[in-house]
This record gives sequence, C-alpha cells and structure tokens, in this order.
Amino acid sequence: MSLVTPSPPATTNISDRSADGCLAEEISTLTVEDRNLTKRTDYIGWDSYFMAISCLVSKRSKDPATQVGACIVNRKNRIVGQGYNGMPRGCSDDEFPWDKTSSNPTETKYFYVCHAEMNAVFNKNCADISNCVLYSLLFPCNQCAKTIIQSGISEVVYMGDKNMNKPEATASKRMFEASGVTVRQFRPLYDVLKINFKSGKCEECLPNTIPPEDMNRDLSKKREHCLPWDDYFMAISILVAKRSKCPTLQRGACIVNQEKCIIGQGYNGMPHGCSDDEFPWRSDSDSELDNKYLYECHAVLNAILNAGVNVKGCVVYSTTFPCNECTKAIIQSGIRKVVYLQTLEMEPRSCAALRMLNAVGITYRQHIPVQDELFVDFTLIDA
Ligand SMILES: O=c1ccn([C@H]2C[C@H](O)[C@@H](COP(=O)(O)O)O2)c(=O)[nH]1
Repeated sequence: MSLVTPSPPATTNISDRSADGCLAEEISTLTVEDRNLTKRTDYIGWDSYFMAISCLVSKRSKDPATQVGACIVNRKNRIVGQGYNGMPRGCSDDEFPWDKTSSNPTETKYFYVCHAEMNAVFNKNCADISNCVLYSLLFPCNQCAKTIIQSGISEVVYMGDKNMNKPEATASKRMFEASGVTVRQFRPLYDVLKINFKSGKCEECLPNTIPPEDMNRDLSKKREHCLPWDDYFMAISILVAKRSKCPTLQRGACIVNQEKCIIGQGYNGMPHGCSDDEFPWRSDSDSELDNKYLYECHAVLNAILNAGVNVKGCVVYSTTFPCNECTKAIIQSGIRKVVYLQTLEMEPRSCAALRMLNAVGITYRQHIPVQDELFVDFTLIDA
C-alpha cells in the first residue's frame, strides 16, 4: 500500500507562513473535511511562542508595579532558562522593600531586585548557553547586558522599549554592538492569547474581554496574586500545543525539574524529517498507512525526548492523560509524577497506562486550575 499524499485544499492561496503564520481568514474558506486532511497552518510561530512564555513567567513576579519575564532558548528551539524579576533567593518578599521611591534609597526595590533577564541566565538548566537566544519583555539594562554577553548568548529579542532613552540602555546597546550580540524588537502578531484551562486550548481574543486589574492595589507591598507554579506549567503545556500542525487534536506537555525549571516541552507532530506536508494528517482512511496514527509522535514522548538533560525525578505536565506508549516512556525515563488537565477517559490505552503507573508507583493527578482562564496580553507591554 502506498502513502496517499492528501489532495490540495480547495483554495489555492494558502502559503505556509510558518515563521509566525496566522491564516485564519484563508482557512475559514476551507470545508471541515479539507481542513482535516492537511496540516494546520494557524499554529503559533516560535517567536510568538517564546515571547508568550516570557509573558507567562512574568506573572510569577511579586513586583507590584512592573512584572518582567524572560526565557533563553537554544538553536533547537528548546527552553534552557527562564526568569522573572524578584528578590534574590533567601531575601524575603515580605521583608525587602517594593517601593519605587523613599527618602532612604536603600528602602527602594532597585537595590535588591534581580532582573528577569539575569534570573533567566542564572536559572539555566545546562552548563553552556552560548549561541542561545534570550527573549525578554523589556530591552535589557546594562547590568543584564553584561551577564548576557559573558554567558555567550548571541541574540536578544525584546518587546518593550520604555527604558530605551535611559543611559543604561545606551550602554547596553554599545556593549551588544561591540560584542556582536544581535538585537531585534519583536512585533506581536496577536493582541491577546487566551489560555483556557477548561478546553485545554489557547486562542486569540480581543483585549476588551480581559477582566480589569485591581487599580487600587498597594504598590509598596508584594503582589499577592501571582500565578501559581502549577497553573504556569499547565499554561505552558496548553501554549505549546498551539505549535501542533495536527488539524484535529493539538496536545502539549512540559517536563519540570526539582528547581521548577522547564527542561523539556513537546507537542504532537510528525518525527523530525518527516514532512508535515507529505505525511498524512487524516484519521478516517480505511488504509492504516494513510492515517496519522502510525507516524505521529505524542506530546509527552516529544517533551521527554526534547529535554536537554536527564528527566529522572521530574514531573510531566500534559494537557491529556498519557497513553500507554507515552506511559512506557515516562516510566523508563524515571519521571516521578504526572499532572494532566483533561478528564481521564476509560479507553483501553488509558486503562493500560493506569495499570503501569500504579504498578510502578508513579503518582498522577488531574490539574485543578486556580482560575478558568489566563491571558497573555501583548498590548500591556510598552513598545
Ligand atoms: O530589563 C529589565 C528592567 C526592569 N526589570 C524589573 C526590575 C523591577 O522589578 C521592575 C522595574 O520597576 P519599575 O516599577 O518599572 O521602575 O522591572 C527587569 O526585570 N528587567
């Protein structure tokens, strides 16, 4: 039996703007049947994905006024560091000052807070981050620029430039230029992305649908309602699912180590080198070889295999309960815990997965989010 290449969709104006493509208008002209035969083309591009991760990690910051996030990515598009602005380890968020001004300068936050970019570097999960790319919500200050340059990062992608006229930014630019670090500003393609914990989907939405922030909060006290770690990791899993080219089901997973660093991420897709345009995406053919199942790699398996380091003792966050095949990979790689989002369906492969997890003592639990929805609001960043 031969591999059937899916017939081209009805419209002819579909090009793959995969770098950061969003073809919603063109796609809407396709029938459901056509859409399910070919790869999805409205998947999130890498730049948007990594900047969205920087937005998400910024939600962990306790700074009541400004929350900044950054992530470091290697040339295989794997996250090797993430950080948000906060007090140094061991310096209590309740005892150190969060004020912007004070008659005593040592009672302002500026002497103590570690910037997001610097934290992303220090949180790195591999020894060498040379030639990596740093994504940051803000243009890095001179102190962070020194850390970035000395760690060998070769590219900086930033979003907001509100500090661009300050001497710190001028010094950063001078050092980046001298040391050959490429710098570019990210222009978002989306205003807002909504991460929906109920549906497990990430979708574009309008800025006016976001609930307003509490404007009366005390800016001298730490931000109380920062994003819990569990919601953060599940949000990343939902977000990475938006990279999947599968027209019917998009799944995502991430692997988190004991230091709460993401060391692997994955979404369902064809194996490396097996073209998304040539391998089948359909699931309804009479011929097994013409359906996606024999070829597609699941999100959990990809997350494990994409991890740059050993995943022993780590936790896997997944938008769905792992199938039996992914469960074998979980067990064999030494993962100790599974957190899944969508309700477990008692189909044979889930039953087999449960049986193996129970037998080996790997714990599993359904994720209960603190909120139903989370917004990645690109309009909030001063660009
Ligand atoms: O590149 C940057 C610049 C600033 N930050 C952090 C440091 C502070 O916590 C805030 C800035 O406070 P303002 O209230 O805006 O003065 O942002 C950073 O992480 N990275």
